[in-house]
Amino acid sequence: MMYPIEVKDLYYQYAGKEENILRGINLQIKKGEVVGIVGLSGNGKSTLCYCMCGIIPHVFKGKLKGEVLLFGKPVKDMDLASVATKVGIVFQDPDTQLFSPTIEDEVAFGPENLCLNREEIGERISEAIDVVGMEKYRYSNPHCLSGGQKQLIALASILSLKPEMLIFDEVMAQIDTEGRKLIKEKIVALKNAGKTILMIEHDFSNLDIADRTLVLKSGKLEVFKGKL
Ligand SMILES: Nc1ncnc2c1ncn2[C@@H]1O[C@H](COP(=O)(O)OP(=O)(O)OP(=O)(O)O)[C@@H](O)[C@H]1O
Repeated sequence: MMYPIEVKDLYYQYAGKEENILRGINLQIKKGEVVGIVGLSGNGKSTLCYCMCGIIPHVFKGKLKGEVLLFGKPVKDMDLASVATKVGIVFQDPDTQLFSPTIEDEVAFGPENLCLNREEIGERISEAIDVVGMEKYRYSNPHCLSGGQKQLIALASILSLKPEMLIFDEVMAQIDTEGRKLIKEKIVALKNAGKTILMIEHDFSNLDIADRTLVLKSGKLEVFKGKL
């Protein structure tokens, strides 16, 4: 079976560090599945995300063993631009992801870099803004929005690349209850639209929408039994 994402016996050690942060990670996520990963701070959750979206090994040059496959293809053999069309990642702090003067420009950035034609870019912008329910703000400055709304725009800017798989790396950490509710609704809608989703969370109460939850502990993944 070809998985959207498959991690095989993955080890990673940052350059200049003594220890492996990841120590034999194995994971297979099926199409349309929502998988949650919890773990205490510093346990390597973000490091695992970096391996899945190619930042490791393409940007961080530590010691990597094992592999991550996206639809059967090793991430290490793909360039970052093609990884980005397969897996999109939304990070914890929306302020580090938003840099354009309007929401429309923000969402256009990805497809413009793919050198798509104007018509296709226009369609992708409208669709992505529509999916996150932010049409009203299309011409607004992202920095005028609430934390939850900023995360929705960060999500729209990823959706416009049309990735089949989405990773949310602690996206609820800096937003209020109302914002979390909104983001969760959008994640469920994306699942129902057939997307494969990985949610990394500090706080497992945010993972009530996951089909299954794993815990990252001492560099390995285990089934989560309700306690960290
Ligand atoms: N670029 C880097 N270079 C060296 N060490 C790093 C780097 N990034 C992270 N680390 C180290 O790797 C370990 C795991 O960090 P990581 O950010 O993956 O954990 P995390 O579980 O995502 O934590 P948090 O919940 O706080 O985000 C930490 O000890 C951290 O200091």
